[in-house]
Amino acid sequence: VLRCMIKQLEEKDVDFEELKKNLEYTASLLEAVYIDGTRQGLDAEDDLQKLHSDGVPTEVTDWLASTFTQKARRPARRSDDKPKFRSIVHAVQAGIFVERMFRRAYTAAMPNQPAEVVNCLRDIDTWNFDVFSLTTASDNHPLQTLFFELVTRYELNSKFKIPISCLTWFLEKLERGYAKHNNPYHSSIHAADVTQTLHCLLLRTGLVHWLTELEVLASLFAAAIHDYEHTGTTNNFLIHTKSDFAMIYNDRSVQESHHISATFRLLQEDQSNIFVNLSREEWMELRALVIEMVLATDMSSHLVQVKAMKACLQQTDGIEKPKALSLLLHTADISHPSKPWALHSRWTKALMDEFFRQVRPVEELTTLEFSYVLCQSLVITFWITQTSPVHCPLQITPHIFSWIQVWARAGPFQNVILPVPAEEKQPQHMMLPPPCFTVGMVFFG
Ligand SMILES: Nc1ncnc2c1ncn2[C@@H]1O[C@@H]2COP(=O)(O)O[C@H]2[C@H]1O
Ligand SMILES: [Zn+2]
Repeated sequence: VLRCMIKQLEEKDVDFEELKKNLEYTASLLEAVYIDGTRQGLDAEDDLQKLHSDGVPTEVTDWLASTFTQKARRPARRSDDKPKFRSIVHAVQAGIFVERMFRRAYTAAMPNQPAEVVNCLRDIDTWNFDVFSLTTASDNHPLQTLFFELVTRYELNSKFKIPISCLTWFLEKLERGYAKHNNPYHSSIHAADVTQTLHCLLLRTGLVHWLTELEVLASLFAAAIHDYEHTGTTNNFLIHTKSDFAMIYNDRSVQESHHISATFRLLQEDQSNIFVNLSREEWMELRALVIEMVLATDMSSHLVQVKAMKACLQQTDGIEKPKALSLLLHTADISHPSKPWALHSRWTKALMDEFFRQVRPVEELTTLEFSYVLCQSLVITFWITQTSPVHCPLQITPHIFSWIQVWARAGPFQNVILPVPAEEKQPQHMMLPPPCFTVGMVFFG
């Protein structure tokens, strides 16, 4: 464009309006290229940057960065790869064209939502959003419906050229993964709830304006997959029962590691790879963010996260985005106690139900497990009859049952407990084991 303008000036064949328009267009394009270049320069500002000035070859610093830091390796652009001006113009024009095409494809293929679903989705930006109503309205597909809605609302589908067929297939598989263990709590409803809550937090706090589109995509995606294929048991259960998952992930954030790993394996399949059109750099950035965010949903990192964020808020330095987003997802994950009572009590019942399912009924115990529980119950019974101020006839009362539960949990068979009598569904408060428990343990193992 510039060359053409010079030629026009040389030939004194100038249309003033056209010249002005062309100059404005060229200036805005150059500004965009300059900003992009500056951003890349700023990103690279770390300790390793110093090595560049010391004459260390780029390949070496790249290798050092990818091996000894958390930074993903960014393929270096060789000087002869520099894009030509015309190719930038073409790229921008082609980008706009393709984006429009994707938007049209989605509009054409958008399923006609039933009126009930449309009605539920009206509250999508609110804290009181009723995910259970959406589940009923969407014929048990809350996650598919909600994620699709958010991706199109944020226009992430056209921005990242997510093929609609891949998105539909991926969401179908995602929901099936959540249904794998038939969990009362860790279901696709929970995933939809956390995704909507995260969206609400991003929107209401204005955080969304602080983030890039890629970070918004990564955050919503992390929320949607954060409990994928959850087994309905705790990490401790998986560790103490020496499960396959515990062996694979070496007892570290076992469930969370599986949710991430299984999701990325799902994305490896061509028909469900919704990130097929992301550049390598975008994909690496998204993956790193998703991994960090989902790993931080492990409850064992709760205190560390809160402490780190408190310390961070007292400093004047900026907050690291991945840390802030991780805390945001963790907040959304445990947000139901702050929701309306009807929603919170439903979640609590579902969670209690899931916790109780983790235990096995007495008829399924192995002989060893049964003898262990029996020995413990004898010790407990002995202790209660000896210490009770009122003479207690030797019978198994609900109270003793709850003690048996608590004690069996404390032993090596942590999750093996006897069934609870009907009148006492919940365990009593934990109390410190009496001295004779220790004696009993010595005698009976
Ligand atoms: N109200 C609650 N009280 C106690 N634990 C909870 C409550 N809500 C959620 N959780 C637990 O917190 C965990 C957060 O991660 P998960 O969603 O994997 O599983 C969740 C539950 O095990
Ligand atoms: Zn969760």
